[in-house]
Amino acid sequence: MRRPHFMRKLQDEVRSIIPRGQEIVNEADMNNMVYLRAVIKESLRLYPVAPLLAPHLAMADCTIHGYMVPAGTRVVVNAWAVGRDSSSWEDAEEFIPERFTDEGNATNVNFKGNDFQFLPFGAGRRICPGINLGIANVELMLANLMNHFDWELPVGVERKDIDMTEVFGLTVRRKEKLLLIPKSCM
Ligand code: HEM
Repeated sequence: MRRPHFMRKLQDEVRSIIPRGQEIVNEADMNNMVYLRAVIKESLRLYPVAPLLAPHLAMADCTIHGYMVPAGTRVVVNAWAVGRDSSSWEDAEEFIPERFTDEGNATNVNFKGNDFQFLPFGAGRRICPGINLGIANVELMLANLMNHFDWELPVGVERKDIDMTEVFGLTVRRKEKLLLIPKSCM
């Protein structure tokens, strides 16, 4: 809602793939939704659901970038900060889904745990086992919302008024609920 051109681009993609009149977007329709995937990745980069992942425990002594981590140390990984690190991400604080498409320089960066600059599901043996289920649900939900509706702000609310403040905890959530008006376009 703060960047309508991204939403328009996303809606154009979804609506170009889904035949007019098809009520529900389903999994088989998702294959070519390249931009939708990029939007979800960019959202998870800036707003990872579990900003500090889950606490881990070092099982053996190890040295990371010159820092000695003794066995038994509780390790907390700040995935939120990792996703906003300007040494890994150009214009790190900006929402730019194109960075994950062919146009961008993070085209091949994925959340499967091999790209340590992007860890919304963690990495290693404790990586989230629900990645595929979680992503499939987000993709389907977003694709359906984009296909069925045009979205507007309530009367009197402007784009600049949208409060993106987050409340941190085990999971992160919006401080203020996002209230939007759906206009059916089916
Ligand atoms: C978009 C949706 C989801 C996100 C962003 C997410 C994120 C995460 C993260 C960050 C972790 C911690 C990984 C680590 O510490 O390295 C985790 C762990 C876990 N997730 Fe998810 N998750 C999602 C969906 C799901 C779903 C759908 C399930 C189950 C059906 C699930 C089950 C689990 C379990 C069991 C763990 C603990 C794994 C372990 O400690 O060995 N997650 N998830």
